[in-house]
Amino acid sequence: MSRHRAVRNLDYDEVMDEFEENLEEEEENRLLMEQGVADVRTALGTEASKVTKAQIEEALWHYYYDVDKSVTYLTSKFINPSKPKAPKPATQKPTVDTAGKKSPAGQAKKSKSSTTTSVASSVADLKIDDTPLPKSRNLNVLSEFEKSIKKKNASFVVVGHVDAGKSTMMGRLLLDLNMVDQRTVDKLRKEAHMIGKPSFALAWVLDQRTEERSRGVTIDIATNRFETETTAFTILDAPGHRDFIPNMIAGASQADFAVLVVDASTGAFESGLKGQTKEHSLLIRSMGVSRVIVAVNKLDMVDWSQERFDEIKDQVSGFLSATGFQKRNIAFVPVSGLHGDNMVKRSENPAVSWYTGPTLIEELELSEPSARAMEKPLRINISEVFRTQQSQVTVSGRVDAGSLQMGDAVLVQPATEKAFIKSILVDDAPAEWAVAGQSVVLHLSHIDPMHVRSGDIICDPSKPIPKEKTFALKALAFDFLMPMQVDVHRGRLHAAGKITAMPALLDKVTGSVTKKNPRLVKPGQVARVRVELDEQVPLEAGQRVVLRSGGETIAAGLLE
Ligand SMILES: Nc1nc2c(ncn2[C@@H]2O[C@H](COP(=O)(O)OP(=O)(O)OP(=O)(O)O)[C@@H](O)[C@H]2O)c(=O)[nH]1
Repeated sequence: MSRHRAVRNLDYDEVMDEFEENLEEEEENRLLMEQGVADVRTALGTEASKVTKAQIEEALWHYYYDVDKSVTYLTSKFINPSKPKAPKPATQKPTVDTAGKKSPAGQAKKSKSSTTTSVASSVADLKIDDTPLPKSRNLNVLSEFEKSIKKKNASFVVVGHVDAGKSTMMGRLLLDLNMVDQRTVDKLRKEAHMIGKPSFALAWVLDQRTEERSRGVTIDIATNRFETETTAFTILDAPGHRDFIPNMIAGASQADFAVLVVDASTGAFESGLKGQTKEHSLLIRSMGVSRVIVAVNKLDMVDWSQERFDEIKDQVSGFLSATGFQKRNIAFVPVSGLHGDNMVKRSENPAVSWYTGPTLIEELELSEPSARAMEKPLRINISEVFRTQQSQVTVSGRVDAGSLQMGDAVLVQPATEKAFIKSILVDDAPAEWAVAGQSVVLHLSHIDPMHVRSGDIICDPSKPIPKEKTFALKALAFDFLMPMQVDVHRGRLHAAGKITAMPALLDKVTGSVTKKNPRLVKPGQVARVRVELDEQVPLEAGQRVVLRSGGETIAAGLLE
């Protein structure tokens, strides 16, 4: 019966529109690919016979149809490969565990908890990759990184209530910093006009780029990049809708700081404060973000009223301080994302003359990135596992701590299986090494795909991350907490468990114990809680974890 109801509730036109849009997009991609293959073949000339159509297509897909990049890649990979002296491949491929014990080929140890990924199941019958490894150059990665830094790198997550204007604001930033060309914007304006939503053109700038990225290499959440003279920024895009809270958590757990967008228009600010403005602020704080820039947006809709700005500033700063943000780490900028006032350029509107502080971009530049944990043991949080031509086990994820280089041996937890890093991509480009803070794609060798799942951790084999069944969390409660069943989320990892004890209520700012063994923790309170999991998962102090129940986020915090 409920199925019938669901069918009746479907908006047929909407479904058909979406279907047709998908078809159009597919057709567009097919044409782009056909044209790309022809262009690459022309550019390669007589050498074109040395690469297959599939190899060209994969390169084009990977480089978003960029012909030059694809040609460079194909040339270096298949036409003129530099031939490093490769170590002799093992005659019989062994799997190696941490203790150095080997098992014969084809008998890789099964991880107990193998709910395998789609990739793993589709390639379960494949042989373990045993192609020889490129010889590691044994680089001093940290000094290579120092040499390579030209600009400060900082990433921020954009949060706020649905429709507060987050995408429009980021589209405006990209446009005013010349990161998108006027032609693209004009095209989007025309399209937006045609469907009667002219105000959405700027938001589409961001969404279009986002789509482009997520189609290629999947990382935790969609990202966009832009640069100023001093800083290379990464925007971690977090949709405002409450269904996307898990994405928001993934974004916040990677961010150096946050931009909180609030809608200043009449009534919108008030409903936003009750909605995601509050939930997002609590979340980013409990995910360890300590600096927040509040963009008070759509002030054009209230005639740039200073009174309205001050009222919002008072309320939001009171609320943010109570959440644990220090006053000196909160900044407010009155802006209009749609019209561009105080975004990159200072507003020339006389109605805004009362504001003389920094523009949004100046505030962004003032933010210092949080220290990268480069000296710590290697930890890479796997977001996706997939198969490419380079490797049957290709993973994407973020380097949370430490550094790595081609040829390194690594350990995958919880399977406790060793693998080797065959090659690395950093921000989509081939690289010899990577460090904490970077998003990477790794081609692994000498490991069976069944041992690698999204949510797993790649770590240093000499300092592996422990596997735990219980942990203590300093948690900020969003709902009532008591001994209860919970879902534990850490990045892409989800595990079932239960709160078994709540030893203390803590002061939100200082962290000191205010009450022992509370029977109930109320929303907004911070408490130490103990959680027992149904299975062992790789966990260690300092990780950011979220507890959910019945599809709702009920608490988030740092592992102790
Ligand atoms: N007047 C005015 N309208 C704005 C401004 N910024 C955004 N808008 C409008 O607000 C609406 C929502 O903007 P979006 O950028 O899609 O909002 P969002 O926060 O990204 O929305 P979600 O991704 O759904 O959470 C659009 O119609 C925008 O044109 C502004 O500064 N002034």
